[in-house]
Amino acid sequence: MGEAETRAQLGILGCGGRMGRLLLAAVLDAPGATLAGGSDRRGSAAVGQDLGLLAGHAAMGRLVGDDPAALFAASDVVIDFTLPQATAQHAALAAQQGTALVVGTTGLLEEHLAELERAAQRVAVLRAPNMSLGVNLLMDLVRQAASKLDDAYDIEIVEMHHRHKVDAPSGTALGLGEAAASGRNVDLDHASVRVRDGQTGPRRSGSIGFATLRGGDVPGDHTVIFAGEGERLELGHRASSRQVFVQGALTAALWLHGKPSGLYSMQDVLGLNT
Ligand SMILES: NC(=O)C1=CN([C@@H]2O[C@H](COP(=O)(O)OP(=O)(O)OC[C@H]3O[C@@H](n4cnc5c(N)ncnc54)[C@H](OP(=O)(O)O)[C@@H]3O)[C@@H](O)[C@H]2O)C=CC1
Ligand SMILES: O=C(O)C1=N[C@H](C(=O)O)C[C@H](O)C1
Repeated sequence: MGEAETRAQLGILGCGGRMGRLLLAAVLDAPGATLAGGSDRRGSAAVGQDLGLLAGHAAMGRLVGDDPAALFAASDVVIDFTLPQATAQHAALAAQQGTALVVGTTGLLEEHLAELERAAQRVAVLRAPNMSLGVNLLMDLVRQAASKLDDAYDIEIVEMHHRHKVDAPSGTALGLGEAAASGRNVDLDHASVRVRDGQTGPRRSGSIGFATLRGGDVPGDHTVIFAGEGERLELGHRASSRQVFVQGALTAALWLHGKPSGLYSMQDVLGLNT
């Protein structure tokens, strides 16, 4: 088999977005991958633009499309950083076309997650609210700390992101909450306190609190605080560049190429699943 045949054909959905543009550039630079194409929302300003120029490269003479089905047909793996409703539709297309799917989109509700699970019965699907090595390692550390520190240590999760972010708490914060809840052997849906305002009363013992900050150009900061009497343990991660997410997504897509159907996570890619 020639080199061109072994390189994964990668497609980018939401290729006009913050993550999408960086992913186009990363795929164009990746030795193991070929850019199958890029697609965005019908009516988006990105549609019809040159893919190379959008990536900050030389013009390629290939344009951003608005037909996700055609992108799935042309790709081995499609990478999706869009919006929850779009991601759910893309998952159905992945299953129809037999194309693997990497999902970075956050803010997914039960109905969207169910669509990903349905698709994963037919094709390989990887979903990760955060593609960076550091955050995925942090999830393990949080699970471990939560399993050792009982309810005498109150768990609070603080996140800060750029002013353009549209979902809260971040997918990563919720993932860290899941890790803490699993370490404590409790259900996050019951333990979590996502908003505090007014006469809240004292803190409910055993709860896991979330606080959301938005502003400026922050790519993503997360801190998990274990606050006890007389001491506080803080485990955190700060992304200083989106490249950690981009390179993680590219690694995930190359890893997923040729995998059997199923729902995978970044923990699988990084070998952190113990
Ligand atoms: N897992 C991870 O590591 C990371 C996850 N994220 C998540 O990725 C998502 C995207 O983030 P970001 O790139 O900053 O957001 P942007 O808003 O910059 O990009 C989203 C892109 O998706 C496009 N889009 C919207 N609807 C559709 C649709 N129906 N079909 C195709 N494309 C569509 C948008 O087009 P238009 O603007 O024209 O509407 C835009 O180009 C968010 O959920 C974010 O939380 C972000 C970084 C890292
Ligand atoms: O919207 C973003 O930018 C990010 N979103 C992800 C999340 O919601 O956790 C990951 C990262 O922190 C950047």
